[in-house]
Amino acid sequence: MVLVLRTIDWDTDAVVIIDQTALPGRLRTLRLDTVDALVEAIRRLAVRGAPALGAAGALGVALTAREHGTASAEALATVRAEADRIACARPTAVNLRHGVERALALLEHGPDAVLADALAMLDEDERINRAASRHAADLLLRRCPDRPLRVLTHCNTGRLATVAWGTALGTVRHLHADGRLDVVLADETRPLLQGSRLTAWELADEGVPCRVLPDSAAAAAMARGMVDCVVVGADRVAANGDTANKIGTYGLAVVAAHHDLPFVVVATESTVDRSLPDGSGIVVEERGGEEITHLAGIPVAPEGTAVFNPAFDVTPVELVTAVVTENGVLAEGRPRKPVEGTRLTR
Ligand SMILES: CSC[C@H]1O[C@H](OP(=O)(O)O)[C@H](O)[C@@H]1O
Repeated sequence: MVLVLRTIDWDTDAVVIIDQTALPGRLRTLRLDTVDALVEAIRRLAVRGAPALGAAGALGVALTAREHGTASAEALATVRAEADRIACARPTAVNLRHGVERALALLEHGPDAVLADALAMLDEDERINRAASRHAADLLLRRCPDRPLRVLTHCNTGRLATVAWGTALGTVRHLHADGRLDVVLADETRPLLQGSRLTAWELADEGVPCRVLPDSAAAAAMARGMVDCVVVGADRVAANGDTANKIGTYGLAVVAAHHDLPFVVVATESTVDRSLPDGSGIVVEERGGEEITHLAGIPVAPEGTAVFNPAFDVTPVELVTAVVTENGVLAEGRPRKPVEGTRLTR
């Protein structure tokens, strides 16, 4: 049984994280007591996942506020500059900037107030995730009432992507506890393999049935009738429900629509960016080519190979059955197709 640690926490003037780059082989924590160390951990995905990044943003501001104080204009300017470095560490998950801005709003009340609110954010994250994933599980049980579900997932959306419990993978946890989960089909999720390294690790620890598949096999799995629904997370949801999520999500949505399978996005309200009317304004992070040309440090492409490595894509709401948050269904985009002639629909 794995010791259940929070993905991210606070301990005596340092942010403490599970180092997700070491999983599944080694469960180790990192103490991050400088903004430089926190920014570097965010950029190399030692800590990752939208809600976990929101917590990292808030705790990062607490860290710099305690280092520099908030009693002078000069100190406040330094804290705000350090906070902006944290907010800019990764551009797509809106939670990171939301967490930073929530903490900055409390600077006038002093460093202790900033930290107290960040710690409260940690506590409320699990409640929010459990609520959002419960709504999603109930929606799926209404859509697929007749048997335990075979759920296809993408990337990692469990407790490692949040402070605890998870969003899309939290939905799987609810279904499993309800006795309504058959198996999780977890996309390995290249290039950083969050599915095979992290999702499979989380599920193995809890005895949840899981099969890992290449991302390129997901369409065939749906075509072969191996999948009842697709459940994914989100990094930024526009006001109309368009959703930015791990690269490959858009393709899953297209294939799920083709096979008339429920495609559900599970997010938190802190992931919704209502300043964006639709997904066209979402900035998609482009990452380094070495993630494509190397695997565990071993070249898998000729030296100097050009690459295209967007970390996310944007799924239009028209392809989404429902975007679900802790408040319920935020947006619905794809009604169930009627039975057409001899074509079976689920
Ligand atoms: C519950 S948010 C998880 C979300 O974040 C992941 O991206 P990354 O691993 O790059 O932080 C992925 O898009 C997941 O769906």
